[in-house]
Amino acid sequence: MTVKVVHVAVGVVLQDHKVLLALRPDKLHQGGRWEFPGGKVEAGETTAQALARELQEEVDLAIAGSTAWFELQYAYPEKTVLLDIHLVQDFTGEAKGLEGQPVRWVPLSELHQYQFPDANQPILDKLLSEFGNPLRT
Ligand SMILES: Nc1nc2c([nH]c(=O)n2[C@@H]2O[C@H](COP(=O)(O)OP(=O)(O)OP(=O)(O)O)[C@@H](O)[C@H]2O)c(=O)[nH]1
Ligand SMILES: [Mg+2]
Repeated sequence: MTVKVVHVAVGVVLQDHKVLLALRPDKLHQGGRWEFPGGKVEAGETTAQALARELQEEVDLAIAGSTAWFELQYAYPEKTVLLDIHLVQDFTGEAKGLEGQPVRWVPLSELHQYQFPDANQPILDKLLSEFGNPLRT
C-alpha cells in the first residue's frame, strides 16, 4: 500500500532569539497546539514559494527569502506529513494572525512551555541546540 505524504512548508521565523508561533484552531488537525506558520505546498510551487505565500496569508509577513534547514517525515495515525522546514530571518511587516489565530514571538528559553504538534519535537531540539545558547545573546 502506498501512503500519501502531505508536503508541508514550515517556517521557523527568528528575530532577536525569539521565534514566531501561531495557535492552530481547535477544529484543524493537531488543533489547539502551537505551530510554526506554514502550510501545504501546492502543485507547481517550490517550498520557498509556498512558504512565502503561507506567511503572507496567515501572519501578514513579507519574506525576502528563506533557507532550507532540514526535512522530517512523520506518520500521524490519520496522515503522513513531510515537513520541509525553512529558516526565515529576513522579512518585513508586523506579525498578526490574519485568520483570527493568536500569534506570539516566543523567546527560545520559553519554548518548553508550549504544546506543539506531535511531529515537531526534532524541530524544537534543533532550534534549541543551534540557536538557544543562552551564553550568546
Ligand atoms: N504549519 C504547520 N503545520 C504543521 C506543523 N507541524 C505539523 O505536524 N504540521 C502539520 O502539517 C499539516 C499541514 O499544515 P496546515 O494545516 O498548516 O496546511 P494549510 O495551511 O495549507 O491549511 P489548509 O489545508 O487548511 O489550507 C497539518 O496536518 C499539520 O498538523 C507546524 O509546525 N506548522
Ligand atoms: Mg497552515
